[in-house]
Amino acid sequence: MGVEFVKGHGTENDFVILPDLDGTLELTDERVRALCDRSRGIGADGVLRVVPGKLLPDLPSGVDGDAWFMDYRNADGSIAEMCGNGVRVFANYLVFAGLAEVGEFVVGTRAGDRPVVVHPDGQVTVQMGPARVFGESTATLHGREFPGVCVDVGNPHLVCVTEQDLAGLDLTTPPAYDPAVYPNGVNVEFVADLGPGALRMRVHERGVGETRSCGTGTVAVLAGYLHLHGRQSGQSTVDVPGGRVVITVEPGASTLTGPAVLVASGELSADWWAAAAR
Ligand SMILES: N[C@@H](CCC[C@H](N)C(=O)O)C(=O)O
Repeated sequence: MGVEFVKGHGTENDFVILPDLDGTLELTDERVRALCDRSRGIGADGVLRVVPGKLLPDLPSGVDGDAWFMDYRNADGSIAEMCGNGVRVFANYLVFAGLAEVGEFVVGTRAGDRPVVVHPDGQVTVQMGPARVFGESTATLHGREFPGVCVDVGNPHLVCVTEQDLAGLDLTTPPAYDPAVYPNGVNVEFVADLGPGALRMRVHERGVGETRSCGTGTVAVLAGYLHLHGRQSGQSTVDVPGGRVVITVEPGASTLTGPAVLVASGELSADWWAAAAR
């Protein structure tokens, strides 16, 4: 018997979704790396395992055990606390699979419960929780320093607003950062101000590399941008290489609205799955 999968993306940040309704799937780091490999696997920026919260041995405290839990992994096999594009795709999958209905429900994540609304047109709004600014730091890219704002959206971000043409940045190598500020690594966003209520970003993601979008990153970007302007609340579109999302930030809360697309479904061969464990 093979292993069922669905492939999806949110503004072209792409994921392999693995339904694990009885919590028995052995999702090793090696299998995550093989699945995400664009030559020998399906190809993706990350994996979303769909598991009932109550079946997770290490369910974070305060997370609803009766909700579906998004067990998110980066393409390199590492675990991250949260994935904003992933939650939208996960929510759409739950509706597609008949595990939830269009409208409002909760998704469990390592960063806490995330209420979502799946709209009839396939757009999804996620309550992303607080976007907490916790200081300022610097990213260094090919010898050039970019001052940035440190933002926690459940996972860590360094938001660098710059005058530099974003298209000219080479993000094939990871930006350097201060490990004393980010002992567990960081997602680094480079941001252009497009005028009132409009931002653009490119991102280098921890555990992945450059991706075409990062949902938590777009929330961090607006929180960091507002901080630099002495504000705590605002709304903005954020354009990413893979599309556009709409963000709101206020003290203690934020939302992310954007598309979520399911592309294909199928079955991994049992032989491939067995070999991928090694
Ligand atoms: N692409 C995601 C973020 C995924 C996790 C990130 N790479 C990390 O390690 O924190 C998003 O859409 O938020």
